[in-house]
Amino acid sequence: MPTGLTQITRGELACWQVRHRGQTLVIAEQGAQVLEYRLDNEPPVLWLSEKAQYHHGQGIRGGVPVCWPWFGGLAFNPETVRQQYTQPDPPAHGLVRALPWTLVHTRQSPEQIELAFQPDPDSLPESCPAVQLTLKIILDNALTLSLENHNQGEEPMALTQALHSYFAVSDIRQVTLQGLDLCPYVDAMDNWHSHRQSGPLTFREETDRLYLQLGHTLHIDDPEWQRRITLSVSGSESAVVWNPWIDKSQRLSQFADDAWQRMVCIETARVLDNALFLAAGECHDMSVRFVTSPL
Ligand SMILES: O=P(O)(O)OC[C@H]1O[C@@H](O)[C@H](O)[C@@H](O)[C@@H]1O
Repeated sequence: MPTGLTQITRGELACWQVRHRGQTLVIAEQGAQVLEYRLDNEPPVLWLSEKAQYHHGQGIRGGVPVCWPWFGGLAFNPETVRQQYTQPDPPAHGLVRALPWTLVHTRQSPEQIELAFQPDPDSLPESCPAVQLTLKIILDNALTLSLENHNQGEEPMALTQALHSYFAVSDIRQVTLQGLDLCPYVDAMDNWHSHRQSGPLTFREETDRLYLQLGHTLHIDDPEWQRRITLSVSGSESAVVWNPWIDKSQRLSQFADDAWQRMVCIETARVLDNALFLAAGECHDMSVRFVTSPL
């Protein structure tokens, strides 16, 4: 086992803790959900709810849940994705975020630690596509998450997905999100109508948007913490931006009434027109790297 890697538990859940170059990472095996990522002497990069619950078979509020093979409500997905699933009451955000996953390999060099997780084949519902899903987690002097799809079936597959990343911020009302200018988005708060972003995004109300045609870089600028978090993305041109604001916070599970002030979700994704189509045998990687710098 690599040095710096230890097994811990959170509530009912087996987790891995990684220490490397002044950084701490905690990953729940369930869902391969990154729960914590922090650099020594800095506020956490990822937000994890103080009300998070660690139960078998239940998603955890915070960190980076994996949404797959559909994002959000199945009914809001492209027809090519919807038609592949016929189950009644399909869960939001797909099938794997609360399933058991296994650490299938680790690699270590002086520069980095790499962990790879895959969902346990026995726990996958029959409706899951014949796609091998792997989450690679690489910690060097920053954190990179890479979601790999390999279509092992004989049919082409369509899916949507997201690395549903919850970031910690000092105060959402002060935060600016850069990198969206002129990008089209679909606004779930405006009956799923299409709009186009003008300039940076600030937060003044409940926000739930699916951005398309994005470039490779987004910045979360946090003046109070004097911190910029840069997201460097490949294999994705869409992202979901979400903050529940005041009223929805009161309805969310594992979420304090005032927690909306301290978090924002910027979810590297393949959604809507940016859904992923995989021919038989085809592989695809979507990855995002989180780097912090002084603002
Ligand atoms: O409560 P859940 O299933 O974890 O979802 C949280 C949120 O996830 C976001 O990605 C969606 O855009 C929101 O609409 C949703 O409320």
